[in-house]
Amino acid sequence: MTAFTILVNNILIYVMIVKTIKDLTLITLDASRLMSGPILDSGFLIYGADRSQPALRPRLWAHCTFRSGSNPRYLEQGLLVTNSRKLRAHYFQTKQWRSDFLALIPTDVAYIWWPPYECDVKVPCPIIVRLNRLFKLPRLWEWFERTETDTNYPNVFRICKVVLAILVLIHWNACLYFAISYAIGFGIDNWVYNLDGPKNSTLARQYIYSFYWSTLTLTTIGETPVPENDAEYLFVVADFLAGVLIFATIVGNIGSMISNMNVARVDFQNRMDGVKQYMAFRKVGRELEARVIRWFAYTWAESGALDEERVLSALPDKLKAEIAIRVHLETLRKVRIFQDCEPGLLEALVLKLRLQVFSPGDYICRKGDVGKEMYIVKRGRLQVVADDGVTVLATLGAGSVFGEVSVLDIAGNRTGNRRTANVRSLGYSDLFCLAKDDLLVALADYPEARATLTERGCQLLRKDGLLDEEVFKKARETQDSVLDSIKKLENTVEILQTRLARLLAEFSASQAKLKQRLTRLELR
Ligand SMILES: Nc1ncnc2c1ncn2[C@@H]1O[C@@H]2COP(=O)(O)O[C@H]2[C@H]1O
Repeated sequence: MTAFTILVNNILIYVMIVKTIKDLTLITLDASRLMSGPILDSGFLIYGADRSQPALRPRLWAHCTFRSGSNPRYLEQGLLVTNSRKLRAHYFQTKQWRSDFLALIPTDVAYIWWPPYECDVKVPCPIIVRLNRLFKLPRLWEWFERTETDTNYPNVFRICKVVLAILVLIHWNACLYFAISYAIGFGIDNWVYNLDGPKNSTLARQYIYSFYWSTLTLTTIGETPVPENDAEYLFVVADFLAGVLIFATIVGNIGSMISNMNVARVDFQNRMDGVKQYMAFRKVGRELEARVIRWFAYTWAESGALDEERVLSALPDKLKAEIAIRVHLETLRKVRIFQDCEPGLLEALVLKLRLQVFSPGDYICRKGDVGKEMYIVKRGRLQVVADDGVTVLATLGAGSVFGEVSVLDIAGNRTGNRRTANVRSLGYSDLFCLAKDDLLVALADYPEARATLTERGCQLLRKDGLLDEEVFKKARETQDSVLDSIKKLENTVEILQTRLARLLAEFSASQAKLKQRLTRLELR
């Protein structure tokens, strides 16, 4: 019955090893720990399967504490509870404590009356008393689920889980093979395990051969000794069928996990292939094709995705803004107009920014085009060039802003809402694009930022003589006078409110007096 011992012991060892990956602490089996919420305590008694060992001399007596998370806790009305008393009360309200308790009953004590060495003379083997440890299995699944959610490498974890499952199945099957060999009789025929010979009788050889046999059978490689009696045939047929099913499932699972690992790359490649096919079909020319392919290569190398917005689309706006701020903050900090602005504006803007990549020589905007968006340079170098396409008016780098003049509706701008210059990308450049409407909506609540941007636009227009100073002055005066009027009105409203409050107070006081006088008159 050595096989039974190995089987039961190893199921437990398996549970132990998997959980140990997360958190393993050797402790004594004390009741207080047992009650401490989601903490799991397990006592594992691993006895020597070797019959030469004294019966009750455990090779290892390990009490292991496993935690489902690094800290035992639960949520109460959305708040994390870490108080041990509350945790204990909560734990006893769940059903889990019963199975944990059953798993912890020290059934090993039964070995005092039913020693494990009787395994070779008794069926079932005494080791069966420790089967209650299997009540821990739901906790193991729980741990798997939590780790899968928590880990940053879910696919690696899933693959490890599947590999572990394969190993355990092969191991159980090996134990069954050994047990069947025992039942039929070791060495009776060629199929069963043969204990004869000094090499075959060692525990290691028994296990390794059984594991080898089980691997060959379950992977349907075969090449194991041919069965010789009905029971052996039936067992092997069942094994082959199970092997086919198990491996079909495993291959399917691993295949989908591996393809999931590369899902972003596959999506990118599919889209790139689509564009390539389209370009070839439409005969756009080799030079343009090469540029498009270089653009794809650059985009993949720099961001690892074509559409960052789609990746984050599942998140709520607030979280998206936080991620976007974390990712783009460095660039936004370099932008002078955003340096002193309120965090609210940054948040409002950062959500509206769309990243665009331009290739060397691309024109981002051309003079005379209608301005529909402004740009912030995240990375790369750009040139503001005159009409001739050669004269460089300015070179822009990371943190520069351009394209604001035509979108800000600056009064007195002689070009109206048209671009005042050409802007060209020198190499590859990553630009944040901000649509006119989004910018105006965001700036409506932040007049200071708007004033800074307008001032910058005015300076550029003045430099090129494109600002009608008279109109600008008038507009500003009108704006100032409107602002003044608003302020005056606000003051007047405030004064009126104070007077009204005072009048109301006086009115209620005189009313009270009147009531008192009336009461007095009535009493007379
Ligand atoms: N001389 C210059 N120096 C720096 N930037 C400029 C200059 N002229 C124009 N620009 C920028 O180029 C942009 C072209 O589009 P806009 O006119 O909307 O806004 C313009 C400015 O932001």
